[in-house]
Amino acid sequence: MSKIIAIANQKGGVGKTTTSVNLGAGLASIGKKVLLIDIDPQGNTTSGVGINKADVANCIYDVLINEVDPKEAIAPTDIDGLNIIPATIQLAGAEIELVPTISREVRLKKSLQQVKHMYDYILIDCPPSLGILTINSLTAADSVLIPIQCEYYALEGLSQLLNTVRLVQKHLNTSLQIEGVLLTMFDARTNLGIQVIEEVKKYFQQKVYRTVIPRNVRLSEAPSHGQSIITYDPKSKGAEVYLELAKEVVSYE
Ligand SMILES: Nc1ncnc2c1ncn2[C@@H]1O[C@H](COP(=O)(O)OP(=O)(O)OP(=O)(O)O)[C@@H](O)[C@H]1O
Repeated sequence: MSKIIAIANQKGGVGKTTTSVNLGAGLASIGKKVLLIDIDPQGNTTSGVGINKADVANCIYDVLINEVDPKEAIAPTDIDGLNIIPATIQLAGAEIELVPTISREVRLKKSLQQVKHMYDYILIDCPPSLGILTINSLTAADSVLIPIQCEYYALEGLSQLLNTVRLVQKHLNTSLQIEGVLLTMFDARTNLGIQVIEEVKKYFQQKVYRTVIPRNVRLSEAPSHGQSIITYDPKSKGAEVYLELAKEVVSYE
């Protein structure tokens, strides 16, 4: 079975990229074939798996705008079973370039249909917006994984995301599901984190993953070394929890 999961939350800095890279690496390390799609113009997932953006021949921009075969844009990473379609800053123009095109919301869906059979999981790292790139991702996906940072304004803006999910379900992709809600950057030293967890569980109930991602300095260091936490520091708490999350995601197959 093959599944496409969009990792989305229009709020910035909640752990979308950290989760894409490390859940991807975790799934690959338990034997799954994984393709990461970096559809965020910041390209942090791309550099986070050690790819130098200056060396990228074909990126997700070429797939979306120039109709390059997605197979021509797939690059390997240093983790067995983990590939990526990278993003470069070129993608920043795509929001505008896609507007006048026909079927602009289904570009990614059409491309991913050509490679879906090659992977167990395709994880799409969405940008922090609800623009056409996120709409393409939600339209292409079977489900959406929502990272929520354990902080004071955690639920702020989520109704906008859920409205967008409903609109996509109604007009573009009736089978889009909520895959799960992931609590990130939990800090056990304050009560706030626990309050946020209770609030998010009240709202999303059984959709909240048992695995909670704590704040872990090794997780924030790994991207500057172009590595996932699984390779950067396999003994760290960060590696342990992302592996646990990978197993939890697989358990819902
Ligand atoms: N569990 C964690 N512990 C410590 N630092 C973390 C953790 N998760 C993420 N970070 C750090 O927080 C910052 C934001 O994380 P990340 O880039 O994954 O968020 P994002 O939602 O993808 O951001 P954007 O909205 O800009 O795309 C990064 O510097 C990352 O290294």
